[in-house]
Amino acid sequence: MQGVWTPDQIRAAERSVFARTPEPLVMRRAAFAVAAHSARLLAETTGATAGRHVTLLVGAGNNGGDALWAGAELRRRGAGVTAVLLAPDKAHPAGLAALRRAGGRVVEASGPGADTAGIGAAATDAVQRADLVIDGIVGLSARGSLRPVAAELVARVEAPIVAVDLPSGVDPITGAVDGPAVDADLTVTFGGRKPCHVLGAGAVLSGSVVVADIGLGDDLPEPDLHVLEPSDVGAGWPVPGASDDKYSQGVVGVAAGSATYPGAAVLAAGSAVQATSGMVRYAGPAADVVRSRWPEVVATGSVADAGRVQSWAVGPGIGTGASGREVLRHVLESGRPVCADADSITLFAQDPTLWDAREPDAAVVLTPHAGEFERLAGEVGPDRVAAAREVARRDDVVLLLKGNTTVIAAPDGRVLVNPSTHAWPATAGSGDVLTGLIGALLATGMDPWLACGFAAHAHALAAELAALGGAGEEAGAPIGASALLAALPAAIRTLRST
Ligand SMILES: NC(=O)C1=CN([C@@H]2O[C@H](COP(=O)(O)OP(=O)(O)OC[C@H]3O[C@@H](n4cnc5c(N)ncnc54)[C@H](OP(=O)(O)O)[C@@H]3O)[C@@H](O)[C@H]2O)[C@@H](O)CC1
Ligand SMILES: [K+]
Repeated sequence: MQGVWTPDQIRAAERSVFARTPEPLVMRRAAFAVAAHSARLLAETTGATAGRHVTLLVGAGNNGGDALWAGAELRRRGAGVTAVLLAPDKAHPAGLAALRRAGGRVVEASGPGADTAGIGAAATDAVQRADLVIDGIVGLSARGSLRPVAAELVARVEAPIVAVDLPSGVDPITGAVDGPAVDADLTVTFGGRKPCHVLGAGAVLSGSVVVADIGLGDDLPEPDLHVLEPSDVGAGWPVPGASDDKYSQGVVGVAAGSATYPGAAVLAAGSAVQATSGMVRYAGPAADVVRSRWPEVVATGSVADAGRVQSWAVGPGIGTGASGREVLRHVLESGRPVCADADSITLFAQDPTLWDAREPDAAVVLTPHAGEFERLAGEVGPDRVAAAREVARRDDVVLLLKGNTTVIAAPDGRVLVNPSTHAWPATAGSGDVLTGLIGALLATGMDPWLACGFAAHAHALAAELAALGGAGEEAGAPIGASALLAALPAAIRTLRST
């Protein structure tokens, strides 16, 4: 599992490091890493570092300082380096001196010959003939999107961009973007990932993220967020052991769908069947359809007749009327862990007294999309982590907030983030598949917070595999939830072999 630290946590760790290591040395470690990764990228894209041209976009603080020191190092490796200063009076003095000593060129963004956008001729030239651009406009102290001159310069870049610490214009804490921002090929960050590398638009605009060690290690506290690695999911995915039988691996009950709309039942039950090797019971008006599609499911007409289960997956397609409410009440009273999705969430929002049916020690997982979240607790807002955390605490639930980045908050404040590099799961019925997956994992006794993380991973990978149609393909085709469902075994296999 990877950690993610807030800017405040990183700054506090840096202060401890400065007590024993001089700040310039720490900065130079950071800059050296930026230079080394830039040189590697230059070699990959142009075949060399020496003789290539690197342009630094340099803002008012230490982020610009890192870029300037990195430029000095790239000069030593034979590259031509030009620094474009966006705030000439505030450019990091020691970094600037180092670049000049190394033979780098320095120009002002709004220098002589400025065009109608306020960009000087030398700055335009430096940006246009660059083989690589290093973004040192702003880092951890960023507020808001790129300012106009920076935005205009960035818009003129055609070369690959290496972002120092984070892509400028992205909010460091939320990853949100409300205007122009750098779209980096590579981000070199220091000490640990920051939220903007895994959340929202920032997760995409960061490109590949590498974490450089600048000696913060022992001074970092518990991470604010966690990201599961595919290997964590693969290693922990429940598979039958030598002494297991169908009951010992957990029985999940699925309460979903209706006679008129049996699709949600088929998808949620099918996903539970494929997630684990235990047993799946279905309870509801779509029993015949489920049975004919998934003969291994033990299907009954109502939750009261379902038999013993170790968890429930409830909600998709049960409706928001009296019968849906009774189904939800019944599974909450069972004292088993419950994954409540779709109509269940609307039911909780309409009638908070449903919470009274819950056994205090049984975990409840809620899996809203933004619209369902709004019914529960108002608009999500730009800080999706804070929003999910608040409701998880308030309602004592594990809250999985769907979206391009899935955020999973536990009642004790732990947060898992599942950044997505593609949007293939955005298809009707996809949520029903996720509900079945989470329910099946809950039945194995897995920690509900982790169960959500595992399910979100397998779900995203299954969608990707289905869309790509096989390993090695690059261009995908749109898929439906049935294709996603069919790709689940391949996704689990892939995760288990990482
Ligand atoms: N701490 C350490 O030891 C280490 C830190 N390191 C490095 O330092 C970086 C943090 O540096 P930092 O704190 O000096 O601020 P930084 O992010 O460069 O911003 C500078 C100024 O920019 C401005 N500004 C704000 N928003 C803006 C926007 N949207 N667009 C344009 N400008 C904007 C705002 O000034 P303003 O113009 O508002 O007065 C702000 O004060 C960190 O990311 C890492 O790279 C590493 O070397 C490792 C050791
Ligand atoms: K930056």
